[in-house]
Formats: sequence, C-alpha cells, structure tokens
Amino acid sequence: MALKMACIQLDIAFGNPEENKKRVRSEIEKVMLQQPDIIVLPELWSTGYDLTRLDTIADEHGSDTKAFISELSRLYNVNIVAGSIAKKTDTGVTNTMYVMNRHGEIVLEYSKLHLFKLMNEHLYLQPGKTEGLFTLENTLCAGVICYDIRFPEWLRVHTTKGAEMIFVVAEWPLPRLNHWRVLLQARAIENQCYVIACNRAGRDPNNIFAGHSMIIDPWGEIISEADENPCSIVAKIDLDKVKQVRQQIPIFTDRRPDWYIN
Ligand SMILES: NC(=O)CCC(=O)C(=O)O
Repeated sequence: MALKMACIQLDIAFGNPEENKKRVRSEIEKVMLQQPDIIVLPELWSTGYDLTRLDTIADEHGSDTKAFISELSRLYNVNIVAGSIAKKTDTGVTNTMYVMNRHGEIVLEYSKLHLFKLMNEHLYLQPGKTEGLFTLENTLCAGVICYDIRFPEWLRVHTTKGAEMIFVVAEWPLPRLNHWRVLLQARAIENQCYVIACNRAGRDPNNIFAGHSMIIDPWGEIISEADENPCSIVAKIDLDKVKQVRQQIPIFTDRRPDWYIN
C-alpha cells in the first residue's frame, strides 16, 4: 500500500498560539495541493518552548487544539499527526501529541515520556503515562516526541507490537543535528520501519533549531530530507517494503529478549 506523507517544518512564533494556528492553517492549505494522506506537525507547535508562560498559554485539556485539528482534518479529508502541544491538566502541564484521522476523530493522545532536562522540561512539564501506538489507514503506527528517540527500547516497545511507521515530532536544536540524523536512521534500520520525522525551523530566545525533517524507509534510506529553512517535505512511501525488509533479515523472530537486561 502506498501513502503520501507530508512534514510541515514550521517556524514557530514563540509563545503565540493564535499566530501559530494561522501559520498551521495556511501551511496545511498549501501542502494539500500535493494531496498527502498524512500530514505531520512539529513538537510544541502552538507555544514553542515558552515554558515560563505555560500557565497562561498552555491549552486547557487540549480542547482548543483538538477542535482546531479536527476541523482541518475533516475540511481536507486528511490524517493529521498534530505534533504536540502544551496541555494543561488538573495535575500539571504535559507535552502532548494528538493524532486525528480523516474524520476528525482522535486516534492517539500521547504525552512525552522522557523529559529533556537540557531544555528545562522537567521543571515545567509532567511526563506521560501511556504508550504511543495507534492505527491510521489500517496500519499500526507509533508516535514519539523528540528526546524519546534517544531511547531505542521505547520505540522497540511499539515495533514489537507491530508498528510499521514511527512518527517523530521535534524541536531539535542545530548543534545536535548530527545526532538527529544518525538516531533517526538507526531507529528506522533497527526497527525495519518507516520513520517520518518532523522538526521545527527557526529560532527562539534560547536555541536555533535544526530543521532537517526526514522521511526514512525501513532499509534506512532517506527518501526525503529538508534543509534548515521553514518548508514542507512530501514523499510517497510503500508499506510493502516493511514486510520485504522484515522477511529478508528477520530480526523480530531472531531477537533473544530473554537475554536482554531491562
Ligand atoms: N525537544 C527535545 O526533546 C530536544 C531533544 C534534544 O535536543 C536531544 O538532543 O535529545
């Protein structure tokens, strides 16, 4: 089965959800001219890392984001992996990903499990408590958020359950661009799955971001890669390739989990 993927590598307005909603709406309208099946947005696309102001700018229970993304997915009849947003809950703020299908229904709510201390997430955010498995277009998928990709065992939890596509949403800074590219390729090769990774572009008061959103096939080949500027990348993927690669080198039947230390 072939699917067309689009990553919107947005330049995020710092701490300005209304402006970012305008940008997302306009970028989705533009990218829909290429008729993708699935659109991916970056991490914390509505606020950026304006963590000290989350009290006023985080989305109460994610309600505003859910209504906004649901409207767009129905309007354009498209699946949206809606990056992540700061969600205000009764017990704190989480960095939460929503995925909506073409009917505007939520098929995943996942909050970032691994909080990134280098960007102060642990001071302002609560970690998630659920995994990132979901189904889109009859295909099992996983959603993870940025720093999560440094934990191969977390992604493995999802691929041992059958995930064939891993969606990564990120605000990954430029000084670690090399890590971003190598880790994403490694996650695709070791899990023999597609990796669709959407980073942000631009800068905020503390960081310059790397861009380089990528679509990588189960053999580790980069099908499409952005540069560091705001843009969208669009590419077709063929899910039969997941089965082919998994048959050729059957790591999921050859693995010896009894021997692995947890
Ligand atoms: N937003 C993030 O989780 C950034 C992760 C990161 O930069 C890293 O090096 O890991």
